[in-house]
Amino acid sequence: MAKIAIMGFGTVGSGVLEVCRRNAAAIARRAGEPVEVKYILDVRDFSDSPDAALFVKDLDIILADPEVKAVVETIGGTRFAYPYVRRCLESGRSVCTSNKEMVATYGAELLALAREHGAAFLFEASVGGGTPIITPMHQCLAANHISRIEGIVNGTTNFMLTKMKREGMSFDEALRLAQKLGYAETKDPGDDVDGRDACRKIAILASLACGHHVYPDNIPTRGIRELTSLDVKAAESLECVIKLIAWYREEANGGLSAGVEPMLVPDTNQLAGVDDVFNAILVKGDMLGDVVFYGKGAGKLPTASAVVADVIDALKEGAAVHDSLFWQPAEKLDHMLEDKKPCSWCVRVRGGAYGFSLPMEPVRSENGQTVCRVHNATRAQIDALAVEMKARGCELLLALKQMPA
Ligand SMILES: NC(=O)C1=CN([C@@H]2O[C@H](COP(=O)(O)OP(=O)(O)OC[C@H]3O[C@@H](n4cnc5c(N)ncnc54)[C@H](OP(=O)(O)O)[C@@H]3O)[C@@H](O)[C@H]2O)C=CC1
Ligand SMILES: N[C@@H](CC=O)C(=O)O
Repeated sequence: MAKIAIMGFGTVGSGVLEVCRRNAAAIARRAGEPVEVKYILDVRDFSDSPDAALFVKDLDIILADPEVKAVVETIGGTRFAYPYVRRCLESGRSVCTSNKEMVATYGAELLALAREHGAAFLFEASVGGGTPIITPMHQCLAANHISRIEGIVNGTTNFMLTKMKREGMSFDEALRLAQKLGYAETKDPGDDVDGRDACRKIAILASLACGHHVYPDNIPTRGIRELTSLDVKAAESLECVIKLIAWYREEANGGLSAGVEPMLVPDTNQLAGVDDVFNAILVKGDMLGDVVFYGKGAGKLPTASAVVADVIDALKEGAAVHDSLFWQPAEKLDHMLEDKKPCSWCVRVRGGAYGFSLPMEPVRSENGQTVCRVHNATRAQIDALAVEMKARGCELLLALKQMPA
């Protein structure tokens, strides 16, 4: 019998207990022994719970018990999670986490610490929720050089954009529903809507692809807050939908670029049909070509299923999993990973669209604002256009790239 502990008994942590119990037989078969949750650490009061006997308030109780072989971290954030995880790994316990903020910030360090102490540090649920992406990348795609990753990695914003488009829900209504369903970040749903959550996830995938730590602070990030119904309608007229896209690319000169931004996705692009809480991540390997991972990106049981799969791997493989799952520490860059490639854009402007250095084709107007197409321009040219417009009393309010069909 393998005993484990859960730190943080919220949406995902409670899902881990439920998955362990509901699928106990299958988990025991795959782990080679039954897996039992012996302790749950949480700051809240669970004295009325039928599982009250499992709850503890002190990590030392867990660390003092030699029966505990692996610890699940589902507290979130870094303030408590990071020192607790360090202590678990230093004690030789494997850790399985869904906490992308911690992995994106301290991943290289925690991977090295796990190896040093003969433990596993696993984080499948930190990207894609229940959708497998980390394990396929370091195992199934191990023989490939990965030069491009792009997709929808935030369930909350994808759910909100779907509800706003299909059901005409307001931004606030859609966010409230995402929170009620346990999709949104509890500590700060701004992490979802302002793109920080997607930024942490693409930083993790980029680190895995390029082999050294890529910091979220170096990735230009925009969320969905600035979008208006005019943008959505203009996208529709262009046979596109707007999606929050996280992307990473290795350039021809070996440099890296990455970003998180709302983009126009043509209806013919497979990402256009990814709705609700679903995520889809396209990975380009030099041998395989393109492969897409698709599934539920958030929610209690989907996310917990990925955490429990990691628990099984940690119990079976231990530190050996880090023969393929690792990346090197790196210094934070002193500049952002900019996108220098030209592409098509949709810009929303106020006060006129003619006579500027970049030709603009009007698509749709409302309340004195016009959405226009701009062909084949770089981000630097769009930034220069914004300055030029301002100097002439006009305003460039929003610029969205268009993905290829
Ligand atoms: N929800 C989802 O669909 C997904 C979440 N994740 C990630 O998983 C992690 C957990 O998310 P989620 O379950 O939604 O978050 P919750 O807020 O629902 O759960 C966290 C739990 O940890 C408790 N907690 C806070 N501080 C401590 C502490 N110092 N010691 C012990 N317990 C503590 C919280 O109590 P209190 O409420 O009082 O603070 C709460 O009960 C996050 O990193 C999140 O980003 C990843 C994929 C999907
Ligand atoms: N808030 C996140 C939860 C999963 O990572 C999301 O919506 O994707």
